[in-house]
Amino acid sequence: MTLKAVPVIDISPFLKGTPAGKQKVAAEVGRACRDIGFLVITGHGVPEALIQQTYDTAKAFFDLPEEEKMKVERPSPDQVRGYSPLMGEGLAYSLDDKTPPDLKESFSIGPTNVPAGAPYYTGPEAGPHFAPNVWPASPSLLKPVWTEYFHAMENLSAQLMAMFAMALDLPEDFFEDKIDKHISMLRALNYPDQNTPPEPGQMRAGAHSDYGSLTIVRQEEAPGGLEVLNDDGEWVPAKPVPGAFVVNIGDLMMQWTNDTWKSTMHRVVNPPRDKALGSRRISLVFFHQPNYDAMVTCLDSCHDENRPIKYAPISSGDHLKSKFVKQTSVEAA
Ligand SMILES: O=C(O)CCC(=O)C(=O)O
Ligand SMILES: [Fe+2]
Repeated sequence: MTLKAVPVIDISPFLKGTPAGKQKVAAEVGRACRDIGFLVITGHGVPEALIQQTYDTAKAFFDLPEEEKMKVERPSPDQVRGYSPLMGEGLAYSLDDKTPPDLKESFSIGPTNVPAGAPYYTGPEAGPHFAPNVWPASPSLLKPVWTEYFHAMENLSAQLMAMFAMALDLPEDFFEDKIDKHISMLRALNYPDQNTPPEPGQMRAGAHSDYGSLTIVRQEEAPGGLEVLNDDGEWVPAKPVPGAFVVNIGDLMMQWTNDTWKSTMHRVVNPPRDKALGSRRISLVFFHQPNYDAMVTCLDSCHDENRPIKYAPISSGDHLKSKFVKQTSVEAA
């Protein structure tokens, strides 16, 4: 089915935990994952005050002078922590599409309560996945607020993964041991006003799919927003719904389900020129990524003689590393 809009789903019956409520929500979520790979969730239980504070601290950080922000610059291409300046990356590069770099800057954190000295987290196998966070001195509230928001997103992701499991006729806890040491990332994106027209082919964020299991986005209403590619090759706007989150499937969920579910292409378009001033937009994006050693292998229910397995098994960590290095290859553009 070709959708013209992203479905809105109230997930509160799932969170309340009655068997009928859970089944109903899981079925709706499963349909959205199959049909378009995107959904908007309401009734998610994350306090609005926490969302607002996370937004406010991100905005205060982006409003600092550039030299202040550069004090917490991303340490290396594969270590996604701290600040990436305007035009520091291009999401389309993850698909080897050479367009000019994205018109956005970002600030990112990874897991916050990493056990000290445990080899799983600090040994060579861990690579950059549990690298320490890089916190700015100002705004001082950013660290405690972002730490709390990261945990809220971690819990919501675990609930969504339980919905996914039910929707795929798996035991509800199927993904639990694959995400209990997850390597997710929380990232604020600042898309500034566009004082000068973008270059040909340049966007706020070039067309891409996300890399992990799922992504949870808190959007802001502004000209020049998120668009999603449907089955007919049309770009459908994913309009912000107040108080709601946009959730989308990432590449690993698509590989787990052998393309039964879609890791849908999306992009963030430029504002029209007559609305380019005053079009600033900040998104809060949580990229949920399973444990680095979780193997993503086609689920039994997703292949048979008519549906051969399309993807070789890959670990979550290896898949992520290959994408990050590409997305920062700006000089190659
Ligand atoms: O800003 C948004 O709405 C989405 C950004 C996005 O798709 C991404 O960073 O992967
Ligand atoms: Fe994305």
